[in-house]
Amino acid sequence: MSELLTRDEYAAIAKGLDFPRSPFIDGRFHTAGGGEFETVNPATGETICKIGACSGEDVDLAVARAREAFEEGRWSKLHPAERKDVLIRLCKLITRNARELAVMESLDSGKPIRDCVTIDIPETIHTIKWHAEAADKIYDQTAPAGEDAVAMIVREPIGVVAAVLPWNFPSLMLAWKIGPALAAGNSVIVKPAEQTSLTALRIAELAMEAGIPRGVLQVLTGDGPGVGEPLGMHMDIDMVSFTGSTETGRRFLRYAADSNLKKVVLECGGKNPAIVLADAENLDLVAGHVVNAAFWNMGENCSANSRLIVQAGIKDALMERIQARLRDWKTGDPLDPQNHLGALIDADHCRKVASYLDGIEALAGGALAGAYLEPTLVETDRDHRLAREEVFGPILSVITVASADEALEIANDTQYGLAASIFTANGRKALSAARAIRAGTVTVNCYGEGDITTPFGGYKQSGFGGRDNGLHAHDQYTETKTIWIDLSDPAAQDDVG
Ligand SMILES: NC(=O)C1=CN([C@@H]2O[C@H](COP(=O)(O)OP(=O)(O)OC[C@H]3O[C@@H](n4cnc5c(N)ncnc54)[C@H](O)[C@@H]3O)[C@@H](O)[C@H]2O)C=CC1
Ligand code: BAL
Repeated sequence: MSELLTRDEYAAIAKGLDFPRSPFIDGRFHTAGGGEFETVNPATGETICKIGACSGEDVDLAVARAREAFEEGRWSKLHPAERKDVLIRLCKLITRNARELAVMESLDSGKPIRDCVTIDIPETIHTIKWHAEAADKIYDQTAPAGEDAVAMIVREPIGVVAAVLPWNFPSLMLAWKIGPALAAGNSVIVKPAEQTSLTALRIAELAMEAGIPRGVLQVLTGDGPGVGEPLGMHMDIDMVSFTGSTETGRRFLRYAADSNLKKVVLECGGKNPAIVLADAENLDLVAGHVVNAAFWNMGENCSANSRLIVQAGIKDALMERIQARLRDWKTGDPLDPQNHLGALIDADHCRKVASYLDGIEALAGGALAGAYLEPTLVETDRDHRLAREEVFGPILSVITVASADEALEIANDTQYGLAASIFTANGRKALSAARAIRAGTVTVNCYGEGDITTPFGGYKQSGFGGRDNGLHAHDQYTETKTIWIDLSDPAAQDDVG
C-alpha cells in the first residue's frame, strides 16, 4: 500500500469515501446528545461532514459500558493470546482499508498524503501489532521472599482508560494509546481532537469487525470542554492518557485532583534543539536531518527540532545546504504526493504561527495563504519568543553559538524537555551531550523519536507520569499488585495474635 498514487487517483478515492458521523458507543454508532459540529478540510476550508457532539449523558453512558465490559471480563479476562489474535485481526483490517484511511486522514488534518500513506497509517498498524504481539510475552515477577513465602508481583489492567488525543497525528496517537492499553486488557474510551475525529471512528468500527467486544473500544466525539473535561472529572475512569499541549495537560492533573485521583499520563509539548557542532561530518546529511526535524508534518509535531543551535565556524556552510534542501520541500495540496508540506490544522492556527514572524525578516520562506505557510528560516537570539515558545508550525529559529558548552546551556534553557539532536563527529562529546541534555529522547547524528521499541516522553513540562512506546507503555496501563503467600508450616508457628 505504500506505493504512491497520483493526485487524481487520491481525489477519486476522496470522492468515494463514506465518512463516519457519530460517536461509537457500546459497539455501534450512536446518536449524540450534544448537537453537531463541522469537521473541516484545512486544505480547502470546506466542511467534510457534520459529526455528532457527545453530551455529558453520552460520556456517562460510554463510561458505564466500559466499566461493565471490564467487570464482566469480556476482554480483560481473555487469555492474553486471545487478545493478541483479535488485535492482529484489527491490524489486518486496517491494512485492507489503508488507502481509504490515509486519504481520510489527509482530508481531515491537512497532512500530506505522502506521509499518511508511507508513515501515519503503516506506523499505526505496526504499533498496534507490536503491542498485540507483546501481550502474551510479558511475564510477572517474584520477589526474594525467602523459603517460607512466595511473593508474587503481578500486573493487572487498570480498568477504564480515557485516551485524549491531539490533531497532529490522529491515527498514530490513537495507536500509541490503544495498542498497549488494549493489549493489557483495559476498556478504552478515545476522545479524538475535535478537528480530526474521522479515522478514530473508522478504526473503532473496524475493531468491532475484528472481534473487540462492545464497550471495550469506544470513541467520543466533541470538544475539550464538552467531552475532555467530563472524562477528566469522571469518578469512574481509572486513568487518562493524554497527548497535547502542556496547558491542557495541566488541566488533566487538576481534574484528577478534583475527582477520584485517577492516574494521569501526559505527553506534551517541546521546544526541541538540534545542536550542530563545528566538527559535524557530512553537512549534506546534517542539513537533511535538520530540515526533516523542523518541517516534517508542517512542524506540527511535539518533537520538531524548532531550534537550530549551530557553532559559528560551520554555520554558513550548513545554512547554504539547508536552503538548498528546502527547495525540494514543496508546500501545497495535501492530496498531491509531490508535496512535502500540506496545510496546517486550520487558518486560525496558521495565522497564529505566522504572527511570530511579525517584524522579522525571514532567511527563507514565510509566505502565508489560508492554512498554508511555507517552511520558514529565521535568525533569532536565544531569548526571542520564537526561540522559547512552542510554535507548532514550520518555522526554524537559527541561533549561533561560539562553543559546545554554550550550545548545551542554551539547549537546556527551556521549560520543556522532550527531544533533542546533536551532530558531531566526536563520540565522547556526543555521549556527554546526550547525558547532559535534559530531554526524554536525544538522537546523535540523526533526527528521530526512536521507534516502537523505545520509550517516548518528556522531562520537565513536556511530560508526566509515564512513557509511550516500548514495553514501558505497558507499565502505563497496568497496576502492580503484590500477592504474598505464606508457606510456613502452620503447626510450627506461634499464634500471630
Ligand atoms: N503533541 C503535542 O505536543 C501537541 C501540542 N499542541 C500544542 O497545543 C496548541 C493548542 O492546540 P490544541 O488543539 O488546542 O491542543 P490541546 O492540548 O488543547 O488539545 C488536545 C486534546 O485535549 C482536548 N482538550 C482541549 N481543551 C480541553 C479541556 N479544557 N479539557 C479537557 N480536554 C481538553 C482537545 O479536545 C484535544 O482532544 C498547539 O498550537 C500546539 O502548540 C497541540 C496538539 C498536540
Ligand atoms: N510526534 C508524536 C507525538 C506528538 O507529536 O504529539
